[in-house]
Amino acid sequence: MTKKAVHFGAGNIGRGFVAEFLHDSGYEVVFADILDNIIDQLQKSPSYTVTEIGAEGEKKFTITNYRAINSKYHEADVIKEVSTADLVTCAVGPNILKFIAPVIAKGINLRSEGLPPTAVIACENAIGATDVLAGFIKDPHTPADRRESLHERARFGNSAIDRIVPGQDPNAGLDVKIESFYEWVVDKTPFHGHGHPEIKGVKWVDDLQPYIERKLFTVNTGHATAAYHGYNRGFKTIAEALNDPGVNKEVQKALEETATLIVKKHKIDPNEQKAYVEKIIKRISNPHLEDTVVRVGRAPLRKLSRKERFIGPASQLVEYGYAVPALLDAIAAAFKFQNVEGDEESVELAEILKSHSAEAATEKITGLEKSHALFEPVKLIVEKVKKETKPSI
Ligand SMILES: NC(=O)C1=CN([C@@H]2O[C@H](COP(=O)(O)OP(=O)(O)OC[C@H]3O[C@@H](n4cnc5c(N)ncnc54)[C@H](O)[C@@H]3O)[C@@H](O)[C@H]2O)C=CC1
Ligand SMILES: O=P(O)(O)OC[C@H]1O[C@](O)(CO)[C@@H](O)[C@@H]1O
Repeated sequence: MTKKAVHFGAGNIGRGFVAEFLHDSGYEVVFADILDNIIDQLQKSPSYTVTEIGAEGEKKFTITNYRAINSKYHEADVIKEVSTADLVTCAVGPNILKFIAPVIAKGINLRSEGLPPTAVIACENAIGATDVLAGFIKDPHTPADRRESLHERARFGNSAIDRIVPGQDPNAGLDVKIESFYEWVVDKTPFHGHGHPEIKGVKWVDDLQPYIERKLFTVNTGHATAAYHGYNRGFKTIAEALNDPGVNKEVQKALEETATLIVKKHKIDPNEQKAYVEKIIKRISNPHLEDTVVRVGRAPLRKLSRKERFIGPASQLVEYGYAVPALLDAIAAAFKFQNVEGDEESVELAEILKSHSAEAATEKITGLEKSHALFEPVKLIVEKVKKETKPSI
């Protein structure tokens, strides 16, 4: 019997990465999204093409065997699909998890007793994204008397997902261009007893923490460092920014700092981490991806938050007693990513910096405790950025 996956978020990662893997593993994919345009196209077209771009050239894959539901208008249909799904995935952005949780919760709650638990895997760039989603699903969206037995109806696995899917050509329709490299690692421990879902290409592990931290604090720290320094120096694409010796050096230095943490905390061989860093810099420099600094820098408030790619590693390094000058430079550059067209968080960032003292803004944006050794250096950065970006009268 065909297996069914319900996937929330038919965007770049959803159509380009998750659906490709699920299709290849024999799943029928039911997309749920709120964008009329994407859903209409998915409903009208029986296939689309994913083009993988690698050093060896391009490879094309045809994706079929999907359906699509507009979750804005047809919530009940999505709930019904979730209730019989073998797998529920999402790639909507970490801030959207709370909005899709009620629908997933209702679907899980409707699940027939004879069915094995559905597997829920959030594919977002965030530590513990599936836990966050599970938290919203459980409380308040599962009836109190059904919470204890939730694991009989659903199992929740955290994941680390790595693949660059840049902004797409607006005339490309459903087709997606992505890099050929991929890494999708999922915690297999929640699936004990029933077995994890079979998804070709996924690496199942007993301890996800080293994978997600290594990924977020290398790929995403490096990428975002290039984006923010590149943006402040007037570059349009990441490849252009990394071609600039100044930006390139900032990225190398920031990744040397995070490598210290990864090696020390997760006991990873320093040479292995060095090779990983080199590979990442090569990947993000790929000019064929035409990835923009604005896409990679998007959502600066999320990226400057407590557990994320800058404050996360910098705070831990400072706790170990290390200095983090390059990460602080990257943090300063991120604070200057203000009022960028199409990016709501960059507007909110500017407003917070305007309406709050440096101390209050540091606390609100980074979530750092005032007693933390990183708080003061970040506050000084915020003070400086506030002065530099103060509107002249
Ligand atoms: N693009 C990339 O290279 C990578 C992205 N990621 C992560 O994947 C996630 C998605 O990123 P992208 O695909 O690039 O973003 P995207 O913006 O292309 O796709 C997000 C999709 O979610 C949909 N969405 C928003 N609210 C929704 C709701 N309430 N219900 C259903 N769908 C909703 C949007 O309409 C959009 O189609 C993010 O967490 C990102 O950090 C992870 C690795 C790589
Ligand atoms: O929304 P975010 O966190 O910027 O997600 C996209 C990021 O993930 C990556 O694909 C890395 O896997 C980078 O392209 C990009 O920096």
